Amino acid sequence: MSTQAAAASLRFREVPEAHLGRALDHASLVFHENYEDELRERHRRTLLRCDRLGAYEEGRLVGLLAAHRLRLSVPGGQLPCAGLTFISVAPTHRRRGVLSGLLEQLWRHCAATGRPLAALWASEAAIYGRHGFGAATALSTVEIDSRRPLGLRVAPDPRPLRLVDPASAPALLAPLHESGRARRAGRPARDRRWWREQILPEEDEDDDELGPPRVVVLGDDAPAGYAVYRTRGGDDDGTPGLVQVAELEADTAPVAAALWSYLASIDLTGRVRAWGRPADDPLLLMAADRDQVRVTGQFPALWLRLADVRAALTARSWAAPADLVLDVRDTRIAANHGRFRLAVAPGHCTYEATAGPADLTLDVCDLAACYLGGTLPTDLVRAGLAAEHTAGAAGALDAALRTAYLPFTDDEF
Ligand SMILES: CC(=O)SCCNC(=O)CCNC(=O)[C@H](O)C(C)(C)COP(=O)(O)OP(=O)(O)OC[C@H]1O[C@@H](n2cnc3c(N)ncnc32)[C@H](O)[C@@H]1OP(=O)(O)O
Repeated sequence: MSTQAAAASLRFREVPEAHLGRALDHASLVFHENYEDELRERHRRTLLRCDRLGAYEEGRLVGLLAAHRLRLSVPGGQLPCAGLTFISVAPTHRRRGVLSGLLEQLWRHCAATGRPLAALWASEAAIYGRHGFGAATALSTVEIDSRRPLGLRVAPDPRPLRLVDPASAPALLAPLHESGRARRAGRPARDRRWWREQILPEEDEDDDELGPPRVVVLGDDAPAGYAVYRTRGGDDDGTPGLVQVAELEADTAPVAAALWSYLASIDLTGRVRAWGRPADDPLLLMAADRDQVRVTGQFPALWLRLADVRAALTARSWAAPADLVLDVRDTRIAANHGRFRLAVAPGHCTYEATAGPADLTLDVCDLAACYLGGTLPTDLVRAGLAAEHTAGAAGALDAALRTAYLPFTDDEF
């Protein structure tokens, strides 16, 4: 069947609550997973809370896309963001434009509901660039060899640490998490349900050998830092036990030093593994021995789409003034495509269509990669991905976009 014929037989519309069972059967087929009992119920609740778009052929669901209603931290604030998940096309209907059709609907939905951003975690990095998504945050996996005491160049905060009941963690940790969101762009706001289901579920979704979530805090009613982690005992063959860190937030370097020292000193374990840390995690600088604290992996985390470039750019804060004409290429959302004058002055930003000559040409996916401060336009020029028509234009945009901390996302959805 030709793409056109396939597209003509498809209907894109909201997936009603009555079709949630079908949606789960469909997703379980596409993701090769057996959704049973508790997991099925958890996914059902997730889908229920999301906006849902379906592709139907003769009444049968052949494509699905769900969107959490997120508030994503951006430099200087936060913006409504469609947090995409459950993107899935039936194996009988792949490569016929189903995903493209779903995303076309989504862009209309974002415009109608005032969501200038969409974001996702990609199953495969090759899928989303053509749809205007850019890798906007990157994570480093950090491992500590904890068979010997952790050597740090910073004295740990001496205040006592305590383990708290994960049920009390959302209320206790929320203020610290919020200040972390304000510091680093790319982080969704959490409500108590998100803490419970996404951050602190009883079982780890990827590794059933890991124990339940543990929460350690430093400080009393208003903690200065916390870590969420799970452990696994060692094997008979001598493989040491593991401390798997899900999240660590600290107000100061000594507080971070105290938390890392604690995690590295838990008896019957010999390795600490933090799967997703910011690329500029201060731990890497404070380690006395970089053979003991190693970056073992780096990967893109959040893929971001500027569904409404103007709304996104004018809502963020800027680090330096700029006056540039950007020639933005967007083959999917016509309103974003063309030449626009970006004028940034202290406390004020405008972005308006212009007929004037462009200073810089770039694709909307690369603008998205730069938006949170994680990629520099000069690096795009060096990579041959952006064209600088006026000398210094990319550098001026670098300076304006720059953020004090690199963006970061550790909420997987
Ligand atoms: C946020 C998340 O949920 S991530 C999870 C994504 N889902 C999965 O990985 C589940 C398994 N895969 C699928 O369900 C489907 O193959 C999808 C959703 C990845 C793609 O859906 P399709 O309907 O086949 O995509 P569609 O036909 O619209 O293709 C659009 C374009 O993307 C390309 N494309 C699609 N999938 C891939 C891929 N895996 N790798 C590279 N390119 C891809 C197509 O070739 C096409 O390119 P073109 O516009 O130049 O012709």
